[in-house]
Amino acid sequence: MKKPPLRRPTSLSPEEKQALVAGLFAQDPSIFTPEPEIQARIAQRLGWIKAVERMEPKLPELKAFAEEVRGEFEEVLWCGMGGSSLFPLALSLIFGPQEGYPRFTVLDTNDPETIAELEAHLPWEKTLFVIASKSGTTVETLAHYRYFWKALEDRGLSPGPRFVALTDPGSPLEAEAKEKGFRRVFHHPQDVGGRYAALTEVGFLPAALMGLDLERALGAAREMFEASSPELPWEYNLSAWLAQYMVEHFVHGKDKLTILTDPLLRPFAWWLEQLIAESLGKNFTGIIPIVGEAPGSPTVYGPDRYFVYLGLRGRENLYRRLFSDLREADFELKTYFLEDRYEIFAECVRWEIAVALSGALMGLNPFDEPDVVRTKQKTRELVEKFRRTGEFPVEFYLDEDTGIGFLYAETAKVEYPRLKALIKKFFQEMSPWGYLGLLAYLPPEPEIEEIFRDLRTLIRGRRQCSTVFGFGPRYLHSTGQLFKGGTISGRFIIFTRRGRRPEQVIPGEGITFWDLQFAQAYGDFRALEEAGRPVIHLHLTEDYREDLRKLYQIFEEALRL
Ligand SMILES: O=P(O)(O)OC[C@H]1O[C@](O)(CO)[C@@H](O)[C@@H]1O
Repeated sequence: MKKPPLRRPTSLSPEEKQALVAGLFAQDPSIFTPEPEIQARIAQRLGWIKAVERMEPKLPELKAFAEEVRGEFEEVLWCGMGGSSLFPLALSLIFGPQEGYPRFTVLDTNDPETIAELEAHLPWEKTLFVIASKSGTTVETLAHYRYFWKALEDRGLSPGPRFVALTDPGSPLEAEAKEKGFRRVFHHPQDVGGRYAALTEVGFLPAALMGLDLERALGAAREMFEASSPELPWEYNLSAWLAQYMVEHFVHGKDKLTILTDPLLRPFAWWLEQLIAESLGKNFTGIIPIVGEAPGSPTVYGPDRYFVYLGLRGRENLYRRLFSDLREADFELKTYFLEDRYEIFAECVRWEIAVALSGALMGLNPFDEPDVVRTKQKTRELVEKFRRTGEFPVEFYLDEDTGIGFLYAETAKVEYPRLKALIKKFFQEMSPWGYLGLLAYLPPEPEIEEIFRDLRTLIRGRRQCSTVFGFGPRYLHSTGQLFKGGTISGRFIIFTRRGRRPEQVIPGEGITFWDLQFAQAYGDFRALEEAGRPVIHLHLTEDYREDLRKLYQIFEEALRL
């Protein structure tokens, strides 16, 4: 198989650079690979480049639907994973509730506590459930659909008029939605992959339901397409210029693209993280997006870092001091100031084009996610075993001081299984150019994220390494590809906790949400191990918040020299 070479933008002629952008806009897959088979697959993934032209005529229909349901419902519960949820989540958190429109909540977890809280607070009669899955086969999303469908039936309410699907034409979900009488089925464009779908129905249906100004959003996207057009010289092309920034640093061994944001824009970076990690983290190489770390002084950053800041006009002073310190310490930093929040629609365009061009330059296919399947396979096997035997084939060592269970892979071996010794050794072997991933199968709440942010700051400060964080199973549909398929410099700690809720049975599956969550966590542990990544699994008690505080102390001690 012919592997496309890595090309430096600065070594390409102006004509070659123009041809690259023109090829992308003409949906020509040969800019990515000489292999006809891969070209054929990529040709099915380039529809997003026409997003604005395609979306424009559809806006009236989306608005009419939003008008139809807004009086009837108080809440929209959007169920989806990865590309089917991260942009809706960013929109809902960045714009917040709009007067006269239903509350908008995104569910992209199978965490038992989160599900129980939702159940306790949902206005059942007045909730519209949107089941969003391009493939129509994603296990968490189907579990949500089946669970809430039954929950409505149990309450004597008719589910059909309260359910909407967003899925590829002809998907298994579409067939079921039609058979069961969903209120409506919206189509995901077949030739657009999930992480490039922000400017399709995946972004505009939630925007309509939230009551956002769709023309303004589309207008912002249109302007960025124009500012990225093949007619412009490469140097003045806003998206190509970003691709050059990413690829040139990568060539120089700087593979940690550190994304800092105004706190008001933070959720947008979660979408960006998936776009970069799933597109450019494969074939044992790639660009590693570092998202959600607390900004630090230049001394905590290694030479493998470079930076992008996404800010808002009018708030330029927020990190001004930090920026001048970083630049003085010779770190590269690009700042983008959005005129207003609607410009995140423009940023989607800039980054989608920049990432696609980066893939073409780096000789990677930015539209597949070949390593995601590893965990899915292992999860399936574990669930099947659990169904047969009623238990998971795993035994944790117990740390008697804390009650925390722990496991380590062959790739992170210690001689004596003691928690403190394990953590110490794990950190000792951490190189400054590597990165540490903390992967938490816990409720995706800001407070928990904050606890992990403190842990990241501690580890980064002591080891000068980069840190990433992800809530499970969200990260499996985002950065999970990079962790298993990208550079081998990552080390990982997976966190689960006791707390099975026997009443939360997923209809037709014979397992609870906790079982599914645990199978995914342990499945990923095995998949990371198989991919040769050092990984530890910590199984916390039900009082996991307290355990995390104890772990801070243990980490702190382990990190002392
Ligand atoms: O929209 P779907 O088909 O449910 O997929 C959700 C997500 O799962 C992934 O395929 C990874 O498992 C992502 O690439 C995708 O965005």
